[in-house]
Amino acid sequence: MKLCRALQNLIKFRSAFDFGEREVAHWFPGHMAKGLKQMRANLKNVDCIIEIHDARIPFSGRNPQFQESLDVRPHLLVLNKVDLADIAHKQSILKRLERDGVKNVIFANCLRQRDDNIKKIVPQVLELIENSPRFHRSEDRGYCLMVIGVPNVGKSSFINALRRTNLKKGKASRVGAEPGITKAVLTKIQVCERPVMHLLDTPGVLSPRIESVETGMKLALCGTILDHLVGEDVIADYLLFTLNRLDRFSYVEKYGLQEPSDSIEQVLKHIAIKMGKTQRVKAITGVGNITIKVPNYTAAAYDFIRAFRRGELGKVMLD
Ligand SMILES: Nc1nc2c(ncn2[C@@H]2O[C@H](COP(=O)(O)OP(=O)(O)OP(=O)(O)O)[C@@H](O)[C@H]2O)c(=O)[nH]1
Repeated sequence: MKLCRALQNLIKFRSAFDFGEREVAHWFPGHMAKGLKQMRANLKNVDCIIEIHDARIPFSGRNPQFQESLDVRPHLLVLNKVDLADIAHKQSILKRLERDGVKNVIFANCLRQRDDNIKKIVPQVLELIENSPRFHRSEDRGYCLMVIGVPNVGKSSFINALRRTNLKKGKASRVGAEPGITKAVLTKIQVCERPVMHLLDTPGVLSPRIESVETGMKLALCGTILDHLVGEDVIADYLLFTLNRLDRFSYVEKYGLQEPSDSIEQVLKHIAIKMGKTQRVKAITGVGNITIKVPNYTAAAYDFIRAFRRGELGKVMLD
């Protein structure tokens, strides 16, 4: 929903988000730090690295450490969840990535039954391998890929999409709505018959690079950090700030507000009422105890965040 300029001009939105004194160091579970070490140990059979990242944050949170350690292999960046991303400025995104040394980029929607860009993966990977010196591989074996990326960007969904497209096979990888689902030991999964192509699934989980609290917050919005580590209330507030900044006002209609608001409390109150998310609280008054209904702000914040992650509040570009 686009609001007319006159109305927008009347509403004063925050021009900056107050991140307070947040400490991002503990936002990642310890097992993720092991990822890179394990990846390096398995690298000798890998012909190409496929890095999956969220298309809504093409520049934030990608861990450049792997480039130093694994850079020797051809590299393809898949910007996934493109169905949730506003890529109106796709060309400038590609240019900036190229300046950063990322030349091979494909946008994808791994949940779509038939995604034309997923079909391009195998040919592009083959081209990249053909055009680069071969490493420790005998000619008779198939190709081996490694899929890496920060948590919850869709690595498992990508593997399933590749299998669906090239092998007409079903799921091989567990998909989870929470970051950090893929923790098991390394698995080799076939994704193509001609030529024979495998990929190593886990443990390609990189800890994201959080250079600032804002980057951390963007990663949290995209679901790459467990919500409770950051706090649903602050994620919801940052979401509201972001939607207003990007002129994405569909929340107004969805939750029955009269107009856009910069107050997270007010918005969550509407959400709680609209979604029936209220709590009974006992109140002690001068004339005895009474039970009153109050909005459940945490449940409302969850609803707001989930609606955003499902794409119900519009496509966004967070970077
Ligand atoms: N909208 C949308 N959602 C997606 C897409 N790809 C994956 N998802 C969703 O994103 C969530 C995470 O997907 P996974 O495939 O489990 O991600 P992962 O990177 O393997 O996760 P970890 O194992 O935690 O590292 C799931 O809820 C998927 O349904 C996509 O292209 N579009």
